[in-house]
Amino acid sequence: MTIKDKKVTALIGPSGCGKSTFLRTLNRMNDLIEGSRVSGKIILDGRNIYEPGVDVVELRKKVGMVFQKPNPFPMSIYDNVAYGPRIHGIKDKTKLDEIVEKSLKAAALWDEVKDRLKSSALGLSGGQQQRLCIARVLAVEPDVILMDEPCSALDPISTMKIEELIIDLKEKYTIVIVTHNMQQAGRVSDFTAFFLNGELVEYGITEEVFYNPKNKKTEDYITGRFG
Ligand SMILES: Nc1ncnc2c1ncn2[C@@H]1O[C@H](COP(=O)(O)OP(=O)(O)OP(=O)(O)O)[C@@H](O)[C@H]1O
Repeated sequence: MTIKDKKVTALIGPSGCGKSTFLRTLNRMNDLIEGSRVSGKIILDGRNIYEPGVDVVELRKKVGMVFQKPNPFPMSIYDNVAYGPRIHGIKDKTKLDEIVEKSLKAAALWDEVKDRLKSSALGLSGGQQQRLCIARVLAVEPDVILMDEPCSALDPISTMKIEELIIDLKEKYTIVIVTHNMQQAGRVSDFTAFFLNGELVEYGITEEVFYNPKNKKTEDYITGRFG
């Protein structure tokens, strides 16, 4: 499967089919699970990310991740966004201010928080927290953003804001999103991959997978016969 640069790819399929597991292979998050085993290759910028000698911290900087439940750190809004750049060695206050502002703007959150950057991130609404988590990923300048059901804990208005944000972000970033919501996959993605029982069944342009699926199992899932 070739994940296209600066496009949104949606991973769909019934519960337990392996969407999240597949997503987590893309930045080696499964390495953190004891006893996990990976075969095959994931090629990013011409190099297999599972090759010996790959710096996993650098890889995860390049391939950022946003989780199902917003998980801001228990610190200020500013410090949440500055966290990654600081870890990567940026100490200059002016530079950090710039990164924080730029990332919050890109995550469509700046106007809502610019007057309370020193307040705790935990005081934000769920939708704002999720956009903060996106800003935190953007602050380390990734190439790829992985999103694991980023809207499943959010209300419809916050969901709409995140979807608009995803569409804006694909100008600069390659996005892979796991979603349970077929309408969401239809609205935000350019490409869709359908998984079933741990296998990739079909992958293609979203409209084709939705309206003209090649595989009978995809058709059955899309038309609601199971899942
Ligand atoms: N290729 C695979 N090889 C071995 N185990 C797998 C594979 N894919 C998934 N699994 C296992 O199947 C279970 C469900 O996988 P996963 O959570 O990725 O599914 P999901 O499609 O994201 O489900 P949900 O939509 O409910 O979040 C996990 O325990 C995972 O370890």
